[in-house]
Amino acid sequence: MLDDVSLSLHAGEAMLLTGPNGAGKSTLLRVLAGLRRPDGGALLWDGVPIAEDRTAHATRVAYLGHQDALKPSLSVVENLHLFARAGGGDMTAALKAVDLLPLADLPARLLSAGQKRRAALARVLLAQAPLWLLDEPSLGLDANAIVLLGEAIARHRAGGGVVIATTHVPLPLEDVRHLALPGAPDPADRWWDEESSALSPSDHEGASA
Ligand SMILES: Nc1ncnc2c1ncn2[C@@H]1O[C@H](COP(=O)(O)OP(=O)(O)OP(=O)(O)O)[C@@H](O)[C@H]1O
Repeated sequence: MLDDVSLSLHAGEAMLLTGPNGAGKSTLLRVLAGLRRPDGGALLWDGVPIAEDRTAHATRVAYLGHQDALKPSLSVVENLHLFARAGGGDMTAALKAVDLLPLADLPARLLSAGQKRRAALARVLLAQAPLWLLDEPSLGLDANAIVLLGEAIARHRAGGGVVIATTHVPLPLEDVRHLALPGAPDPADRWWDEESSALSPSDHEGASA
C-alpha cells in the first residue's frame, strides 16, 4: 500500500523511485500522471491542483509504462506519428536519439524487445512534455541504449524538463534524487551514493533494489 508519500521537484530535476516489487512505484507514477486518483492528498503543478484541469495535466506528461503499446502492423515511424502531437517534436531526431533510424520503416511486430522499448522512448521524446514519468525505462535495453537513455534524460533536464523514473538498476544520471518506498532493502545494500547521487552501472555490482 502506498501511504504518506511526499515529493516535490523543480525544473531540471530528476528523481528515481526505488523499492521492492509491489512497493507501489508504478502506482505512484500513475498517480503523478493523473491516470489514477489518490485516495487522499493532492498533486500540484506550479502550486495548482491538477484536479482543477486534468486535460492540461495530460499535456504536461509523457508517460512510459511497462507495456510499449506499439501497434504491431504499423511501422516504427507510423507508430510514432500516432502519438506525436500537432506541431510536435522532430521525428528524425527522436529516432536518432534511440538509434532506431535504420529500422524506422520496419513493422513493430518485427522489433526485438529492446528495439520496442527504444521506440516507446522515442515516443516520450516526441511528446515534448515537461514531465517525463518513466516506469523502468531501461527494461530490455542493451548497454548502448542505456547510455542513450541517460543522454536523452540529461538533454531533457538541461531544457528545464523534469524526470521521475522507477528502476531496479542504476541508470547513468547525474545529480539525481532518490525516493526509496517503504520496504526497500537495508540502506547498506543501496547501490546509489547518498553523497554524490551520481550513478554508474559499475556501482551496482552484486546489489539489488
Ligand atoms: N489496479 C490494481 N488493483 C489492485 N491492486 C493493484 C492494482 N495495481 C497494483 N496493485 C497492487 O498495488 C501494489 C503496488 O503495485 P505496483 O505495480 O505499484 O508496484 P511496483 O513497486 O511498481 O512493483 P514492481 O517493482 O514489481 O514493478 C501491489 O501489491 C499490486 O498488487
